[in-house]
Amino acid sequence: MGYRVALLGGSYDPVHHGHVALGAHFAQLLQVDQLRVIPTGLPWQRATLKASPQQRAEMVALAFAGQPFAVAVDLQEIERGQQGLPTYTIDTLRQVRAELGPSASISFLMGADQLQRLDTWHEWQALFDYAHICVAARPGFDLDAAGLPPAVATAFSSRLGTPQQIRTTPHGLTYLAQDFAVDISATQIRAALQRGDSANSLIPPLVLDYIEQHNLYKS
Ligand SMILES: Nc1ncnc2c1ncn2[C@@H]1O[C@H](COP(=O)(O)OP(=O)(O)OP(=O)(O)O)[C@@H](O)[C@H]1O
Ligand SMILES: O=C(O)c1ccc[n+]([C@@H]2O[C@H](COP(=O)([O-])O)[C@@H](O)[C@H]2O)c1
Repeated sequence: MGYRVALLGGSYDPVHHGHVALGAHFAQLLQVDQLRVIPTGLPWQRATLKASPQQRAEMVALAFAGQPFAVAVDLQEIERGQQGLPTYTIDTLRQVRAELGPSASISFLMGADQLQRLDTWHEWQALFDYAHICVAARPGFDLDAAGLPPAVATAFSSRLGTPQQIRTTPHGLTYLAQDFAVDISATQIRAALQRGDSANSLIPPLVLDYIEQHNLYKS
């Protein structure tokens, strides 16, 4: 059996229970050898982030510590950002594919909000040449025919695979975890912390400590 990796890219401003649940869900479903969490460097579709790249990477490491599967924090997008290069997932997939070789099973994970916008991603149709795309449902983001751009709906539905097929092939399939329902967002957490409200139930305790120690998200 070849090497299996799941990639979980995100801005993580800050990382929260939804991210950990998403990574854990697919790590278990796909029985991965490694979950690789990849904080964005210069996410070109977003306004400025509040925490620095280093802080976001440190929070991610704290959030995923102690999971019952192997986790690595991959800094390649932050490093490209330091060279002024925007964060394109296709670049990341090309780099991971070059590293792991043609037979590794590589799955890129995302929530339903990003699937709805997949056709805006840089070279989005080429993503399937390097990875499987595994999506988790998310409250508030409908994935029925009306919720997806037609080109994304076609690409996604024509490639549907089973977890077993995804585990044993290198790339090109899709999967939807329909039963996933975690109603947490980083936007909601930033707003709560700015108001001075508690975000205790939304963030891993070590991340909450980090946010307090570094005085983040107060303004
Ligand atoms: N509650 C959730 N359920 C499913 N997927 C999620 C959830 N939260 C985040 N994700 C997914 O995790 C990845 C990284 O998300 P990101 O860091 O942007 O968090 P976010 O909560 O969406 O942030 P923001 O509110 O700032 O947009 C994305 O693919 C996103 O769809
Ligand atoms: O490649 C792109 O053009 C692209 C456009 C938007 C988002 N992404 C990736 O999608 C992941 C989630 O992004 P976000 O903004 O929800 O944190 C993260 O890894 C981003 O780099 C990628």
